[in-house]
Amino acid sequence: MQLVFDLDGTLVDSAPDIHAAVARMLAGEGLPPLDLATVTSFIGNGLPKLVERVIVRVGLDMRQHPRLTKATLHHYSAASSDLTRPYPGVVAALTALQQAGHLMGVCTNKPVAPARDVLRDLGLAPFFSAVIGGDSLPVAKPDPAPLHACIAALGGGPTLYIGDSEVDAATATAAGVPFALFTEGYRKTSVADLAPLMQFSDFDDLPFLLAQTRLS
Ligand SMILES: O=C(O)COP(=O)(O)O
Ligand SMILES: [Mg+2]
Repeated sequence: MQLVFDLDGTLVDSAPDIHAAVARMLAGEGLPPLDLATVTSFIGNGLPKLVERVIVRVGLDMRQHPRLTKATLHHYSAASSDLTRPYPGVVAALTALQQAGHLMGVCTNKPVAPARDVLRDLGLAPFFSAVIGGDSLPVAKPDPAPLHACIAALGGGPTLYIGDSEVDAATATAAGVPFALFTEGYRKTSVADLAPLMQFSDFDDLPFLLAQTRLS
């Protein structure tokens, strides 16, 4: 069974660096920062959508969206792993899963360049043979195409998608791929409403959970 992971809110707690990048962009416009919880609630549909949500929240002009997106990406790319950390147990779980023979990939809505930077800086890159970002294809999650591309890049076959948010659950449904929910990420919807095939709150439990899982 192949495993595809979401990144933000699943493998890594990246909200503090995203929050900092947004704060730097807003400072450039002469505006104060938003709080961390607000910026965290804007994560999930990629950077352009996050900046759109910031513009609406602070009352900037939407016509500035391309420039403000570029500025935010610039700030984020310069410091994408200063405050970002893997969730507890992630490295041990990925090590065990790799040793158990699972091919693994990442399918994130984060732009692919900073996604690769974060994976490299946190020592996670060697676990993954495929990385698809929010700008790898003309469409982003919840469109199923990025997940399908990641699965194909791994070689195809039975795959479990593991993510933290409603965007991930919708992507899995659209792609016809079974979904496991990490419950400690940036989700805004109840677990019951997302109806995952399985759920876990601690990466220490994931290898055992997956050892018991057979996908048809
Ligand atoms: O960049 C985002 O908005 C979300 O990223 P994710 O798909 O890794 O959760
Ligand atoms: Mg996520």
